[in-house]
Amino acid sequence: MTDLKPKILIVDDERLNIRLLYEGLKDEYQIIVGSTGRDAIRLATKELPDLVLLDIGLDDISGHEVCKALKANPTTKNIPIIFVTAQDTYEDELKGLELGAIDYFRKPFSIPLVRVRVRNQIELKRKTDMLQYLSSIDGLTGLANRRQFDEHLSSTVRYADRQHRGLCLLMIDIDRFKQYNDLYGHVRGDDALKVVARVLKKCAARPLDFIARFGGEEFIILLTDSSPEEGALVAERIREQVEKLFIPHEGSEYGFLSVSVGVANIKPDVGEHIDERAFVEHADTCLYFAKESGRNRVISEDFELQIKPNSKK
Ligand SMILES: Nc1nc2c(ncn2[C@@H]2O[C@H](COP(=O)(O)OP(=O)(O)OP(=O)(O)O)[C@@H](O)[C@H]2O)c(=O)[nH]1
Repeated sequence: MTDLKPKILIVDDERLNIRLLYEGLKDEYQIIVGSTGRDAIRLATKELPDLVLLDIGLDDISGHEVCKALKANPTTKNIPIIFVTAQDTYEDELKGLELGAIDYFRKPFSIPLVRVRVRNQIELKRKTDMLQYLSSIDGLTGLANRRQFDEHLSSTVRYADRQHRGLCLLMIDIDRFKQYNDLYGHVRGDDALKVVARVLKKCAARPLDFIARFGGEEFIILLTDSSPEEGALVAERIREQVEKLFIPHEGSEYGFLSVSVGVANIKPDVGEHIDERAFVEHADTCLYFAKESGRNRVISEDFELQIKPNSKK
């Protein structure tokens, strides 16, 4: 069974200190312990604790250096760090706080005080995590929002650039959605957006597939390590699955709800620098051509797909 208690990493080179903190906190938290600076960096990166209690005077790498390393790493930079130290000069405390630590415990510490301050920091972390989550999610569909997508695109493009990997970008837009809202109302319109989001999740379900609501009735999918053929196939599967829902749409030339999809590709081993804005623009241009050439179809920038929608009125 998974332990849902918040996780605290305690790093100290004195066993007695670890023991005192462990005994004082073990009832409310999962505790992981380490005794060196290397342990601190390794365990923080692997376990992603909710809080680190970090001794400053470690033998191999000082607590200050560990703090710097954790704050410089995007994966660990938001983990709160509290310094635990016998050093009690004003300069030490200032240095620790300037490096990004959130609090400072002096040895010998009072366990009741440690408990209260740890609880406060954990509570703050929970709220910050929740805010971060809410600011990255589209409330209607539960998909990533545009903001999260932009961040993901940036890091994925950098990865693909370094590793010469293929990427496909699918831009998906519901056809005649204004008319759909006008005919059936906004609540049904919202339902349609949720249904399309479910189709996208079903059709792009590999661990590295990233789906987001790009805005309004537009969605975007980034497929990592994928060829143009794979991108076009996923796009066509999406188009077909939405069509097969047979959701009535009297304002559409097909009689049912449909989507158009534009697909842009970055091919591996091309050796050119990838421009992420141009990548999105290419997908958007293909989507535009899909709309212009009749909707309910896929246009890929790399090859023509002969898709004949079969539900014409
Ligand atoms: N119900 C609902 N409608 C939305 C939402 N976001 C955007 N829309 C509507 O989506 C419609 C998009 O319309 P247009 O951009 O004109 O495009 P379209 O009618 O789909 O036409 P084509 O894209 O050319 O097929 C607008 O009427 C928006 O109000 C939403 O969250 N819920």
